[in-house]
Amino acid sequence: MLDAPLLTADGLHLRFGETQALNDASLQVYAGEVVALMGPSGSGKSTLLHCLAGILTPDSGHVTYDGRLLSQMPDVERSALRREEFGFVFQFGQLVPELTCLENVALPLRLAGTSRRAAERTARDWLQRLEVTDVADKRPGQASGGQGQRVAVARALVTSPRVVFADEPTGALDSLNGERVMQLLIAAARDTGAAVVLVTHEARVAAYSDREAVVRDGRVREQEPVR
Ligand SMILES: Nc1ncnc2c1ncn2[C@@H]1O[C@H](COP(=O)(O)OP(=O)(O)OP(=O)(O)O)[C@@H](O)[C@H]1O
Repeated sequence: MLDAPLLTADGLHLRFGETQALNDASLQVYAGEVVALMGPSGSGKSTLLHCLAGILTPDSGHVTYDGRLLSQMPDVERSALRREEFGFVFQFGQLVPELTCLENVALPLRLAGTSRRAAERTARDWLQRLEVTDVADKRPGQASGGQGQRVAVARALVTSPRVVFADEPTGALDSLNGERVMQLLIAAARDTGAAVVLVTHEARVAAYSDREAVVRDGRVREQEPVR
């Protein structure tokens, strides 16, 4: 029998003004699995991802992480959870432009209280793993799009999170760079045992997942069975 899911969305509703972005959306994510959220533009994929990550709070319904209700957690606790147990990769890297790539990757560890020296050592290992040590001392603006996304993947995984949320992580890359970023992201997640919630339009990117869930009109309409 399967263990309980690590992360669950249960009957989420969320409205932005007149737009019903989520309309009874439910999803289960199991430890270590890669789930791709597919579906048309505007169907609610990113909104669902943001609710699962505790960035947005649904109007109704529940998100449960490791047996705890996200909506009932005090803000401080939810922020700590995001920092310590979740990693994020967005479409446009969202690295801190004033810091070097190495400092960007070290930042989550520094925020968790790791010394600068230890954090930068671990960050360098991650840059090596993502094959971007050559940009370690450059600022993100001096790196290519593909290099920047690899740095963003390193930053997302440096704290060994249990869940990585990736919203169109290859959306701004050409197909060759996109493939490589996906291979490296998935390999790193497999190695560390992180689950991945991946939003993508591209079947080629979704093919890296264990399971696809299709979001339409704010609801998860089809969900492949857990393997
Ligand atoms: N902050 C916001 N304010 C107002 N409306 C929003 C906001 N965020 C999302 N929406 C609306 O909610 C709906 C769902 O948006 P969402 O970004 O979740 O869709 P999506 O499936 O991720 O789309 P895409 O594939 O184009 O990124 C859309 O109609 C969108 O315009």
